Amino acid sequence: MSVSDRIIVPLDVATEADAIALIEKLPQVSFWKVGLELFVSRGSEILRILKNREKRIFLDLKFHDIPNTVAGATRAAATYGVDLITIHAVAGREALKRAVAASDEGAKAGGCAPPKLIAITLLTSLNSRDLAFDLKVPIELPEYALQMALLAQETGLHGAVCSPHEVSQLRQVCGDNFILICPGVRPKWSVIGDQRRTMTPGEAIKAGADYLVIGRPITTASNPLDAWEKICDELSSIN
Ligand SMILES: O=C(O)c1cc(=O)[nH]c(=O)n1[C@@H]1O[C@H](COP(=O)(O)O)[C@@H](O)[C@H]1O
Repeated sequence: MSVSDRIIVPLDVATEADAIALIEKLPQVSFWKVGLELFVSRGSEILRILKNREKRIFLDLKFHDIPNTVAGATRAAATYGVDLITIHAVAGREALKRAVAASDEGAKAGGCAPPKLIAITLLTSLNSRDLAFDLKVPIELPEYALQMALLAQETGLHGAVCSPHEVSQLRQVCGDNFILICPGVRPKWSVIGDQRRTMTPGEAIKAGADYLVIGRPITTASNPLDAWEKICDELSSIN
């Protein structure tokens, strides 16, 4: 896989027109993420647009509900023929297991390949303080992220989203076949914003990430294509 195929760019915009404008500004991007903002505002049409352009799709709706509802949502999402779907690990063992079965059913109904199911371990916008004081989770953050990834692996999911800070430990414990995706990635020249557990693209790949999700450093740059190429150059130089 080339370095550029390892960067997933989120379409964090509210309209199809804005999404298409971004896709056209960045023709080299092969993997796009459709998240809550665009899917809630515009529905599944954007998936068709991306498929027509032969792009890979990360449908990031972060399901977190009771098992029956997670299964239903996963079954429906799997009919679209997307590549990746996210579910919060904290939805629990039963919801994760039911999602795995439902994904195959949905893909069959849609006549497409099943997506890879990816667990959210702990959002990269949270730090140890948030985990301990607000969420009242009494274990260390890296251990918590690892336990969530292991729960996902045990229940048959294909990978996890984690911050670059946890990725090397998750890679070591979960093995090479478990897909690890890191948001919270910030080149040295970019603004950190609401992310908390960040690293540069090169550091995150060296630590063991398969894919990086990089949004605003590219999408809000005055020249998104330049920003994208700068990141690809940085990644090529570490290979
Ligand atoms: O699932 C995700 O993609 C995700 C998980 C997470 O823990 N943190 C996180 O930032 N994300 C997503 O990754 C993207 C990061 O965007 P930027 O912060 O603009 O680079 C956003 O679309 C988030 O929804």
